[in-house]
Amino acid sequence: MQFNITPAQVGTRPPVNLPDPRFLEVLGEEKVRELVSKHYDLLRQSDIKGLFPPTDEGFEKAKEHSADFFIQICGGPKYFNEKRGAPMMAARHSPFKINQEARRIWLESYAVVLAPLDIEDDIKQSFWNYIDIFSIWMMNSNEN
Ligand code: HEM
Repeated sequence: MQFNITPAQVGTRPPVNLPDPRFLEVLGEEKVRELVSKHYDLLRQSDIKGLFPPTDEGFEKAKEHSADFFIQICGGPKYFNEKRGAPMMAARHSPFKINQEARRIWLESYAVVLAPLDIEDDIKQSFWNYIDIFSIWMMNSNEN
């Protein structure tokens, strides 16, 4: 299992492969929500905590929306579209300054929560590959 971070320039949008739908099938929605929750809890303690909602209530909503998205993208119910509309992920991230460092912290926090998951490596790898590449789309700043 390789949690490699693909080097990339800000402003590029390499083609993305969606995660293997078995990611959701084997974990189930609740485990995906737990995973996202743990990821956000790490972000909240990280050097990019300032990007995320400061209140507990806002933070819980952020977890919910993010999990809705990942469940949907893995072939589950369209929770995100129903509650938030079309994903337009890069546009939704544009109000936040996301540089190379922010991407690295965001991904490394995912590596921490994915590592102990007891699922087949190729399924886990497909999820990682998806966030590794799609996170490039969210970068929007060359400033430090
Ligand atoms: C490159 C590193 C990334 C950073 C620093 C980042 C940061 C953020 C921030 C600050 C927000 C707004 C607060 C919140 O709702 O949590 C957000 C929202 C969100 N992000 Fe990211 N993000 C990154 C990558 C990604 C990726 C790769 C995905 C999807 C694969 C993603 C999915 C989402 C979703 C679904 C939302 C909620 C949007 C909404 O409900 O309007 N993010 N992200």
